[in-house]
Amino acid sequence: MSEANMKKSILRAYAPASIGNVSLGFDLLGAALKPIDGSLLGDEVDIEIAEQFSLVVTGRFADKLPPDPDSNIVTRCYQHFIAVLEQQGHAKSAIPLLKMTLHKHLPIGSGLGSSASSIVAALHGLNQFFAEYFGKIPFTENELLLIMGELEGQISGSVHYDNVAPCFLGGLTLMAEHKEQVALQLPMFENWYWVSCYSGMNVSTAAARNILPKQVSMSNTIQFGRQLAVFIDALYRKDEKLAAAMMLDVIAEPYRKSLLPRFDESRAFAEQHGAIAFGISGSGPTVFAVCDNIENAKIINQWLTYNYIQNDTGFSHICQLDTSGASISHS
Ligand SMILES: Nc1ncnc2c1ncn2[C@@H]1O[C@H](COP(=O)(O)OP(=O)(O)OP(=O)(O)O)[C@@H](O)[C@H]1O
Ligand SMILES: N[C@@H](CCO)C(=O)O
Repeated sequence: MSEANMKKSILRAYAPASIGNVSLGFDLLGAALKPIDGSLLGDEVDIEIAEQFSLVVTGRFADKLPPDPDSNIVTRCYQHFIAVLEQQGHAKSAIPLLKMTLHKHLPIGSGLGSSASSIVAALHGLNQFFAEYFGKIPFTENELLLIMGELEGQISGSVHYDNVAPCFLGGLTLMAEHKEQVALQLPMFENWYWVSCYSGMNVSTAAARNILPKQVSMSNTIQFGRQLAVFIDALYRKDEKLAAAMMLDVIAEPYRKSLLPRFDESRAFAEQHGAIAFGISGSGPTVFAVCDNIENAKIINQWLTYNYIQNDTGFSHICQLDTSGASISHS
């Protein structure tokens, strides 16, 4: 696109909410979400050329973020991205200044990968913007994922890719954490519905990591390894029953559920009403129930809406996996 045309247009990047861990894969599995009613469940970042850098934050959860733009992870994404462009040999004077607008749709500390959604929308948007501006994509998908993990690490206190990878790539992802292949996309059952309910409370990821023991017992280590291996095999063999039976969390849920009022009751209701799996999304408080038919999903969604949500900011959606991941549009 010519510079004159770029000056007139706004690029928008969207990045969906995600479930980290997916119960059985602590820090290693993640899934991107898309509500089946078409509602938006993810952050958006707009990028346009400007006289100077600025970040504007709007949207339902904008006022829950620090007011200082420099504390916003989107500003840090911009600064990091520009620094790497300069290291790659782009002259500072040849890099245009940008106005970025974050539409903060995801609640903070929700377990829906809120910071990951902002990071992915910002970095995917910047990569696409500069690809159009320079006529060459600055970073490959894998290089960009490495940067996303680094930025997520700055926020949560440890580098884990189980939100940024599904959010960026879409679908269900397994972390390989190899420098040339950070994440792998896995097959998924198209008939699975993921009822995802946010209670409205805030759970800090760093705090929810700190309550976990630093050592895991031998029996839990063996169960963790067995479940993950059998689950992946069952996905490839399309064995829904065995895959669902492996979706148990022996690492985090036993400790974290004490932070989540009505967790055991919610799991019991979901299991009695046909859920084939139930767990904490990321570090909570969002919980998810997997159903293999829409009728059960509707019953569980309604119960969670009335019983798990604790205040006006909570919500519940029947989702399927967002197989597209982050996306770009222009206006
Ligand atoms: N754009 C942003 N989106 C979300 N959090 C941000 C953003 N910019 C800065 N932050 C700060 O980062 C921290 C995010 O904390 P935390 O990792 O617990 O939340 P989260 O990413 O929303 O969690 P979750 O993955 O459970 O949704 C908060 O202190 C928040 O103020
Ligand atoms: N795997 C991370 C995800 C945080 O959303 C955790 O459970 O701490």
